[in-house]
Amino acid sequence: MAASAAATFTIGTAQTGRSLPQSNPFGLKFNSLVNFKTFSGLKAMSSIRCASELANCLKGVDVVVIPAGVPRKPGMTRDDLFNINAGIVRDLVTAVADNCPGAFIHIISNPVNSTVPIAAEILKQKGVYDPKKLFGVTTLDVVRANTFVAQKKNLRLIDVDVPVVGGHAGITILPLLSKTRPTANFTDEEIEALTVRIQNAGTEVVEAKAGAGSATLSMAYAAARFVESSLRALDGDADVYECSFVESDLTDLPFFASRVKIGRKGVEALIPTDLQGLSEYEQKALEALKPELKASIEKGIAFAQKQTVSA
Ligand SMILES: NC(=O)C1=CN([C@@H]2O[C@H](COP(=O)(O)OP(=O)(O)OC[C@H]3O[C@@H](n4cnc5c(N)ncnc54)[C@H](O)[C@@H]3O)[C@@H](O)[C@H]2O)C=CC1
Ligand SMILES: O=C([O-])CC(=O)C(=O)O
Repeated sequence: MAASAAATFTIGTAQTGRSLPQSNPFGLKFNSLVNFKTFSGLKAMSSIRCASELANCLKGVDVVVIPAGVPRKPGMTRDDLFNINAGIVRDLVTAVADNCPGAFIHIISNPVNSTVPIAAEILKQKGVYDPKKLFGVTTLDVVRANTFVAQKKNLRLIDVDVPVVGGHAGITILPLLSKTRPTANFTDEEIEALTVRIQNAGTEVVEAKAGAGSATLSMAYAAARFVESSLRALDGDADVYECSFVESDLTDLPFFASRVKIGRKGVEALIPTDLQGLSEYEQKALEALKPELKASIEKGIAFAQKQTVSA
């Protein structure tokens, strides 16, 4: 890594309050003093039980990943997690604002469509909001889209790239199959079936696990990919592109998932070209997702604006 930046990041789950139900909390801390490819240290923390431990864990961190919270059970929507996870994200982001305000923040906890706006509002209240450094992790949607398309079209998975835009719940997840690389032709039936499967893949896993949680392991893979991309960007790699749910002006919504270029300072550019020349199917789906995504964003903002956060 360039001399200017020591890459330190935490990944895992932070327990922020004594009254919380404790279920196997863990955290990892990596320190790379020179180059993230050669970590100089790895520290595992068995649990973080109080604010001072959380503060110590976050000091000097460049990338914070927040996967904390409850997962869905069959029959639930991601929005059904709002009441519990909104407060968890609020508290963790408050700690990030206090201890490592310049860090990239990766939000995994659902509902991402609301938890990212919550994080933004908390950071604003703390006076440290940098929209370029707040990311909703939607990488798993891309991983799924790539996988299902590769299977369908007998392509090598490593070659396939399908941008997924919008948000991270149901119809707000919009795979842009017309933008698949390498170019692939789909029938109308294939487009419908693939789109619905990608949108419902999280629910598919929740139902298969029958109450034992959601897509924990594939999410870990997706999170690792997004962290690695962030570290490459922090390391000065000028060719880092990922889809992510970020503050955006690509549509009339304040947050929107799209492909973004990530650099040392966070989002360097939103990539508008994926949204140009959409198929009729995609254009309709884009318009259809906007009311739901808007409501989820507004719900998150309203929640955060009701909180009193000490400056
Ligand atoms: N963005 C995405 O693509 C995905 C998001 N998720 C979301 O990630 C979250 C976690 O899912 P899983 O890892 O499958 O669940 P899990 O139950 O395996 O892990 C959740 C962790 O959060 C911790 N936790 C619970 N309450 C906490 C609190 N108050 N403060 C701090 N930590 C707390 C638990 O101790 C546990 O270690 C869920 O909200 C889930 O919906 C899951 C998969 C994909
Ligand atoms: O579906 C869920 O609850 C977890 C999630 O976000 C996903 O797997 O995409």
